[in-house]
Amino acid sequence: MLSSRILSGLTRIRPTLTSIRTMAAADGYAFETLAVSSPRENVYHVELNRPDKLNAMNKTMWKDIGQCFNKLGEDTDCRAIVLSGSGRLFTSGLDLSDMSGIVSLVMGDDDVARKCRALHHLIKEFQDAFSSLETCPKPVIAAIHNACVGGGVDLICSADIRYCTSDSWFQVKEVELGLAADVGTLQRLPKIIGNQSLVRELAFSARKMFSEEALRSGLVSRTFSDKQSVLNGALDMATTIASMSPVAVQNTKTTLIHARDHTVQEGLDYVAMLNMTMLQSEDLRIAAMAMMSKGKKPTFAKL
Ligand SMILES: CCC/C=C/C=C/C(=O)SCCNC(=O)CCNC(=O)[C@H](O)C(C)(C)COP(=O)(O)OP(=O)(O)OC[C@H]1O[C@@H](n2cnc3c(N)ncnc32)[C@H](O)[C@@H]1OP(=O)(O)O
Repeated sequence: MLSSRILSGLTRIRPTLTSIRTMAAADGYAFETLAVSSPRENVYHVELNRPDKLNAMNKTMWKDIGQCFNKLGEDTDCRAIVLSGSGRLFTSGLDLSDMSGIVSLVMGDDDVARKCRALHHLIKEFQDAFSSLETCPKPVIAAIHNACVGGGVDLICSADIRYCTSDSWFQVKEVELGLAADVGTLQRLPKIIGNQSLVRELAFSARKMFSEEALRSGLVSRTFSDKQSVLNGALDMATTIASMSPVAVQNTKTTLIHARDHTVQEGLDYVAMLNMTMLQSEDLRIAAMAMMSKGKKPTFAKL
């Protein structure tokens, strides 16, 4: 409860007026392999959009994902993002028909050091593309339906929240292709589900994990009956998030990611440094005023 002295101080500060623009179409988001729209205020929807190829991830899609999430991170109209797949399943993973670049690098007759340099560059590029969901300060909700294979698991592990349909299944399929997964699953999945035994079982055997187990293990936090319901559920959550202070939400995301990768004390030090600045934000006053005036929807400036 805020004391009356603090409250009267807050009320003396002039409220900021914010103009809110509802996006009908997401300008500047034209991608060959992604469909981007803004179905709700401050909420963007990114759809993997190669339904004829079961949303298999070709080189263009990797590049598009990186560019799209970097742009969303900078877009002050965007406060929360829903990621889904068009067509009959979320994604079938790496496009197996688009591996000529990798194959020619491996099979080419370049010197081994030069091949390694080129492969390292390529893998880092792919890693950065998926890490863009994590470096984007806006929360990303993955709405998964049916299959989420290989690179799909890497991708959703970079999201903040995962929902799926009851017919969903997940497969860390890389070992079956003679690969160690290298774009995030082996680093992030153990931290998401917190069960090394289960992660190793999935990653060594490439067995499918179905929605019920995904829910039980904590890979997803909610399941829905069908694709439309999971999309609606994700959009509703994104709308709720988008109604909060963007300062609070975005700093919460970066603080949680920092906390995942550091000790508790380092995390506390980090958030103390962050909040000595962020507590001075106008958003704190606006949120507190709205809460005190029961039912009044707060309006926050763009961030
Ligand atoms: C540095 C690199 C880092 C990245 C690493 C990533 C690694 C990975 O992602 S490993 C996993 C790769 N993916 C797969 O192995 C999945 C292969 N596909 C399937 O298992 C099945 O297609 C699937 C279970 C997803 C769906 O089965 P369904 O019976 O419903 O459909 P299909 O008849 O099999 O497929 C329909 C057409 O789509 C083509 N297709 C499916 N997946 C891929 C793919 N990953 N890449 C390219 N094309 C794919 C399939 O060939 C069919 O085509 P067509 O015969 O022309 O109709």
